[in-house]
Amino acid sequence: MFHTIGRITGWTKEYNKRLYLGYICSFLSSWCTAAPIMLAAWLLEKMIEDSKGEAILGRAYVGYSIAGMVLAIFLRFLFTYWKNKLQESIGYEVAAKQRIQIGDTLKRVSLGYFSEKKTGDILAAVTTELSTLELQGMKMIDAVVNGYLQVAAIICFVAFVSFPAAAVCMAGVILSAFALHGIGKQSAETAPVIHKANEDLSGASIEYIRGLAVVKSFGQEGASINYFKKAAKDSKNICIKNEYGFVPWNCLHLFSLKSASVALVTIAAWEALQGIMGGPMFLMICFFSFTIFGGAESINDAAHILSVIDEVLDKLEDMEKAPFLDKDGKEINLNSYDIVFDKVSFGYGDREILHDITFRIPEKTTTAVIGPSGSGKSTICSLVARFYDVDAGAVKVGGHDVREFTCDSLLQNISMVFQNVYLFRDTITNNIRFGKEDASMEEIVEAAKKARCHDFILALPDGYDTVIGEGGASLSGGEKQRVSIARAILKDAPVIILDEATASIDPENEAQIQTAIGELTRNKTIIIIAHRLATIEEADQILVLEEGRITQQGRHEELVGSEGLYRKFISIREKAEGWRIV
Ligand SMILES: Nc1ncnc2c1ncn2[C@@H]1O[C@H](COP(=O)(O)OP(=O)(O)OP(=O)(O)O)[C@@H](O)[C@H]1O
Repeated sequence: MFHTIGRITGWTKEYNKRLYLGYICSFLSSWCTAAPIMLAAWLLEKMIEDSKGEAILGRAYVGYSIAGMVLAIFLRFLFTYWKNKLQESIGYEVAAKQRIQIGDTLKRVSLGYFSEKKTGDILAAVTTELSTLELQGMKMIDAVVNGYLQVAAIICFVAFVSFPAAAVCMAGVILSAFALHGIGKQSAETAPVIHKANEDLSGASIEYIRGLAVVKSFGQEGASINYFKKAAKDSKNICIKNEYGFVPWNCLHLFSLKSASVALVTIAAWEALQGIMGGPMFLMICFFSFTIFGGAESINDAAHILSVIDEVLDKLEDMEKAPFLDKDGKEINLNSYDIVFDKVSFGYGDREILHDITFRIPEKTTTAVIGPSGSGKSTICSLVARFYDVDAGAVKVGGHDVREFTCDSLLQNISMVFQNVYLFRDTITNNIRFGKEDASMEEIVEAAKKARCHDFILALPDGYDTVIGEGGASLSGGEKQRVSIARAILKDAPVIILDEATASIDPENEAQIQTAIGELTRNKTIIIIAHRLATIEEADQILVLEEGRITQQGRHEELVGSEGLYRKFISIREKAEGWRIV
């Protein structure tokens, strides 16, 4: 438990001054809670002595005592207010920072990381796990540290009056600490299981929601929801089983504290009967017996939750340690933008996809990559943008190995336009501005006009301020693609990677997209996964990819005359597009 508190304070390092000042306020607040009872007992004692004629109780004494009580009550609220003000927001501040840091980390890792770590795991880390830390972390530290400080403050008061009574309180606290140790140990064993169940539930939820359209179209609601229901059920069962395991430890914890309260009153009563302790002090101890362990009683929850947080911290630290692709990268300003693949081999995991590939794309030329599905076309594009690192050979842009750059410095030279466009749940303006953070409204409209999306944007309810659904759900496929082209036009990167649409887009939309692409690609170095005959025929160079190898390379006129996949491919495309070889 204290180990986890140490880890959390390690995370909140820059806020620890506030944390420790908060503890001091908490301790002082506990003293101020006990002081009025102590003063009342002292006053009562003096009044009894006065009534017996053993001492004279002056009015000033009464006045000072009552003033002291009022002051203590006032100070108690003041210290509690300061404590809350100092400590309450720390969890939120640390979690917010951490989320941003994880976001930065994810931007710099290889895309392979996301295959190993399910999206559900990452989502759980950024949402539920950081929320546990943000909402519970500080509260639990508060419960433990302030709970014990409160007990310590009152034990100090009790020790003034009776040492044996204070000793029995200490014994109760020590015995309860054994129970807390048991709770912590059990939590440490069960936390990973619960954690896994939560991750599975997050993963199942994401898959269920993402796959809803497919599920509905195949009428398979039953099968899909079963996986989600099973994950929800498993999570519930594990949590209930886990809670039952804590019952004996919780009981032992409460039993030791309640027994200590009873023992405290018993010892005080015995001392009062023996004449060692006066009646008022006995009354004071009776009052203390109700409140003394109040703060410590809730520590059992803290012991449990802190173990869960320990596991959360493991996960977050693990995520922070994700290897950066560009940890040795430099900011490089390029003078030329040719692309070279030099004996590149690459595979996802152990399965090699590209085998010893070599080609060069001269600056400001267009290279069309064609080949059967699964031959590795998209993989080539991913390697140019360094979404993954090659296993052998080198990919170079402007004469520099892509491994020499920081990710940001490399990607500022590259724009990518995919078939499956992702737009953010934000205004159209901000989605286009994503290409250039400081773009003015005029520049955005200019880019939208070039990308042939200005007219449809103006027809939307709020024009450029229309907020589009997550992933661009409220726009058609063609509209989404044109917005993504506007974004790329605005970025004005010298290297363009394009995945030409294969999906059946209506001729008008296709014509608009082609015009938009024409605007985007003027005077750029272009690598295009091509499907349209016109694109392929106009390309300066065509790479024919078969099973991860380049089997043909050249211009259309050179390739179409020789036997090979290219000829077959062209003839199929011609049939599909209703054209004939000339
Ligand atoms: N992230 C990934 N993890 C593992 N294997 C992958 C991954 N991405 C692609 N592959 C595999 O690598 C091979 C090449 O994929 P790639 O997407 O590059 O082919 P492609 O030629 O672009 O195909 P298509 O024309 O169908 O888009 C395929 O067999 C695919 O299953």
